This record gives sequence, structure tokens and C-alpha cells, in this order.
Amino acid sequence: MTADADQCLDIPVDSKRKVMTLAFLSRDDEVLLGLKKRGLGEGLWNGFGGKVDPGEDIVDAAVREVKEECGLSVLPEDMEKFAIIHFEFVDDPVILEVHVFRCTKFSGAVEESEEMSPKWFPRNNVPHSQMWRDDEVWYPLYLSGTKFRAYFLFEGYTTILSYIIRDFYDHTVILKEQKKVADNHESNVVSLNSS
Ligand SMILES: Nc1[nH]c(=O)nc2c1ncn2[C@H]1C[C@H](O)[C@@H](COP(=O)(O)OP(=O)(O)OP(=O)(O)O)O1
Repeated sequence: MTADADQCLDIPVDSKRKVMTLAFLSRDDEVLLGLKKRGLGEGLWNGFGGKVDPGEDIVDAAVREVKEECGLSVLPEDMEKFAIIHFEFVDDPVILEVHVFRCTKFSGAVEESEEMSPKWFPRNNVPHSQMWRDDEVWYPLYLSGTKFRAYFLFEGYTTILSYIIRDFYDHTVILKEQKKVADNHESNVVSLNSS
């Protein structure tokens, strides 16, 4: 499952990781975001998702999380994966592996949940100042329909030290930036300087 995702990022297959989902539902020119009410990313607008349960299929987890967090039903075949993003945090050995989906077909009614307060936004005008810092970097790729694989190294939850984004299929570099080298942090990822 993870070897393919890691292929171009040189993340050791045996690294500790949490596999998560994140889904963006859209209709016409709008995208549905949720204001996270608790846990990781509290106070930020984001797509819907969470941890994949042990033994659970990643697409099934994405479908389950959307239903739990905003009340909408999506068929697994209507979940289109457009990105796999690895997040590493300085001084934390666990890497988050987030599988990101887009979806334009769904049914039911939008409902607030204990975890998320959902709201439709214009797709071209999402509240970046109240979203994860990395979203501003890759969201234009979501808008343009470009599939990608990415790695972000964070210091705390608000400072990006470096990132690399590659084409999902041929792994060519789309964007990269080395903002700062972390003190005393040996990154698990070694391919930032490769082209
Ligand atoms: N840097 C980042 N940028 C982003 O856009 N989404 C991120 C992100 N880091 C994590 N996420 C997403 C992945 C997932 O959809 C969600 C966090 O999942 P969870 O809600 O399961 O986490 P929690 O630790 O709150 O879990 P529980 O405490 O079990 O509810 O945030």
C-alpha cells in the first residue's frame, strides 16, 4: 500500500505513519469545507477525513469519514484520488500519509457533526488564512485537476520548513522549496534536492 506512494519521496517503507483521508466535495463553482471543531487542525477549514482504521480500505475510509463528518453519502467509485501528501513534523517520528480525494457526485443533506461545521465556499475563494499552511501551496493543483504526490516538513503546526510536490505519475518535480533547515532534525526524507 505504501511502497507505491513512497516511490518518489524516499520515505523508508518501515517509517512509522498514520494513514488518513481527506475529501473535497464540489458542486458547480463551490467546494464544501468543514470548520474542525476538535483534534488535529482544530479551528481550521478543511476537507473531510480522518484516520483509516486497521484493515480498512482507504477509499472506504474516505466514504465513511465524509458521511460521519458532514452527513453526505458518496459511492466509493465516485471518490477520485488526486493526491497523496506526506507530512512530517520536527521531533515527531510519525509521518502522516494523507490520501486526498475529489468528488462531484454525492447524495443526502449537509449536516453539522461533532467534529465539523460544514459550509459551501466559492472554489476560487477559500479561506486560506484559516486553513493548513500547506493548502495554499497545493490547492491550485486541485483547482487545475493536476494529480500529485507531495511531502511537507513542518516545525510545529504552522511553519513549513520545506516541501516538494511531484507529478503523481511521472514523478517530475512541480514545485519545491527549502525554506529553512531544522535544527537537530534528521528528516526521514532524502530526496528534496533531487530533480
Ligand atoms: N497539513 C495538513 N493539511 C491538510 O490540508 N489536511 C491535513 C493536514 N494534516 C492533517 N490533515 C487532515 C487529515 C485528516 O483529514 C484530518 C485529521 O484527521 P482526524 O480528524 O482523524 O484527526 P484527529 O487527530 O482529530 O482524530 P480523532 O482525535 O481520532 O478524531 O486532517
